Amino acid sequence: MRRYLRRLRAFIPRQRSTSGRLKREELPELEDLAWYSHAEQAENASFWRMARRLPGLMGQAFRVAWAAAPAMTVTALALNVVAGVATTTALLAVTDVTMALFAPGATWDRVVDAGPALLVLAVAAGTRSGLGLVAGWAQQRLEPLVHNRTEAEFFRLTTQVPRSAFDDDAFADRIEASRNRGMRSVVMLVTDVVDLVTGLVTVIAVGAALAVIHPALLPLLFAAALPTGWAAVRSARLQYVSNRSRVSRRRRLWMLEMHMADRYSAADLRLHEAAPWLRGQHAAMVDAETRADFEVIRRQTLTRAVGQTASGVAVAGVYAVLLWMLIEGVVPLGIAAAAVVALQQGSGAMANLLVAVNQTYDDGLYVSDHAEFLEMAKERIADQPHLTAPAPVEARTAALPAPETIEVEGVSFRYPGKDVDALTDVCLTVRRGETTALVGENGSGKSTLAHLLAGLYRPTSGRILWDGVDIGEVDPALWRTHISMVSQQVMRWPFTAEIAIRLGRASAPVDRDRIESAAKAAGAHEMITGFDNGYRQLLDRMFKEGTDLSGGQWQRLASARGLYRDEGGLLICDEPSAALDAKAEAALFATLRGRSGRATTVIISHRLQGVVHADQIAVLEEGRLTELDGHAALLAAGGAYAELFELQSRSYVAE
Ligand SMILES: Nc1ncnc2c1ncn2[C@@H]1O[C@H](COP(=O)(O)OP(=O)(O)OP(=O)(O)O)[C@@H](O)[C@H]1O
Repeated sequence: MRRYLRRLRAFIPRQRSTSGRLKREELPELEDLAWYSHAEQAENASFWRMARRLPGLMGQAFRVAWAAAPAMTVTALALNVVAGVATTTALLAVTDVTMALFAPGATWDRVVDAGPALLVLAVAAGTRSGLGLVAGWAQQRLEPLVHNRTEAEFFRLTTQVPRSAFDDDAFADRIEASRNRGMRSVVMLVTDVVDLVTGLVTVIAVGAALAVIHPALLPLLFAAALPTGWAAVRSARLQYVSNRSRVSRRRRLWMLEMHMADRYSAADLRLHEAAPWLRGQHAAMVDAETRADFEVIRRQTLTRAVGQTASGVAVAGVYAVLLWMLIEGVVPLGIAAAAVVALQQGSGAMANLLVAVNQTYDDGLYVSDHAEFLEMAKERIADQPHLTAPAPVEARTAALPAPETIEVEGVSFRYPGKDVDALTDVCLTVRRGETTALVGENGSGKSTLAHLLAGLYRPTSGRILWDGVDIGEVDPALWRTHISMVSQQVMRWPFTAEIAIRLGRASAPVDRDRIESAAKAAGAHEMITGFDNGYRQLLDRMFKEGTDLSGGQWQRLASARGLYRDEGGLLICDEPSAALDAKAEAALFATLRGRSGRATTVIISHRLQGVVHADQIAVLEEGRLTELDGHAALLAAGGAYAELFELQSRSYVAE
């Protein structure tokens, strides 16, 4: 029996049990977030707090809409206001019609009496519909225009923030919140505000008509619409708070989903049988999401139930009061009939207005997320020393020449959120015409130093000086042109081979001869001319006639891109030959050696044979520079470099 049970258990999919076990230990994002600042304020927002925020939000929406399309903004708003006037006219005409129809006398006479008012009613109703149509047209055209503007600003900032912003999870959450809903909400806010103005105009119009019919009807209008409005406001509030607390988890979920349906992870996922684990993680995440959804639905349903009950009672009360007024002779039958029409239209308009108020406030909250992202991004852009620290005037305004010497002066660096330094007090001088090699074990800080030299990060302390000028204090636009980098993480641009190389200096005019010579120098030319479409070959299997490359082929293309950019300044190559075959590696190193005496080269390599010709070799250990000299001197010194070199040499000798 026990054996049977064991067999049976083996048939039950493992994933189910592992996903349960993995839940807490693997995925911190399972917990809802509490970092957001205005969640509680959102959940408990009173109507008056919302009302107080409305003018600000309306102003904000108006500014955004105006900037995107002033003519459409004015058209949408003005036509809605005029349509409101037509509404009042139509309602007052209804009163005249009913008064005439319910008056004593012969039927034909009463119909004839109602004729002029009926004509006014028809013209006013027609005008209102026509204006509404044109206003809707303007409003709909406004939406894509606002969206395009908002999106352009978003990507301007995401591409301008310093590289370090992407190492900060709080910034990643803000980007996600903004992209996921915040940006859309900017567009929606504009629509909401137009709806709000329309709703307000309609309510004022109906209110004016009601006040003319009988002033006592006005409070009845409010009483009937308020409970539903309250429920709508609270429901949206609950949804917002829930959404905000789930931003990180959704980011994680999206990442898992991408890896389960992506061609780059497809092979690894199968080879390592990683799919059950990923699906387990995904299931646990989805589980948490569904639980959060259910909780919101429960609370929203309760809220709506309370609102609808109260609204039903209020509407019954309104009609009871109207009936009482009729019985007591406070209003004649004709007025009462007009009041019923006006009240029905009025409560519809009130409900629309409250929904618009709520939508405006609600989208306003998501817009705050977007505003938080904008603020954070702008702060990070502004918080760069070249924008804040005083620098020599000539250094700030004129482009720097290619440096003769680059001094790394007591540089330490710590990644955001880390509690240890990746680099500690590194001092190094790189001279024009020389090759400097950075070597050391994995994680010793070589790439970090390369990124600092390339100006992608700024030192936590210490300075990097170009001929005595601290480049941290100079606008990167004035010196980045002298830097070219072949990164360890090869960027697989999914464009044509030519564009993939050209992107090394995207803003310069295309120089086909230069593209070809860069490809030749990187050992990529023959490979490219061998493609069906040569330099015009699309490097993306996801599109028609696209192809993919091998790891080494991508690396050749990356080197070609770096060499295309290079203009004899500083070229940094981070493991440029890791995936290359012997022939391509030899060609690349010959190219790099050819720079000797004229340009500055920094090369990171684990293959020490490739760096023996370097003018100086810097050895990094746990973020510290421990040895610095030429190959022969370092070998003679018998330190860490000598040990590593011996080890590598021995492992290449046949036993
Ligand atoms: N973006 C990052 N955020 C946080 N820590 C990082 C980041 N990049 C690197 N590190 C850490 O900084 C340290 C130095 O990493 P670095 O990439 O500079 O090493 P390396 O010497 O280039 O290693 P390798 O030989 O493996 O390429 C490591 O401990 C690494 O975990």
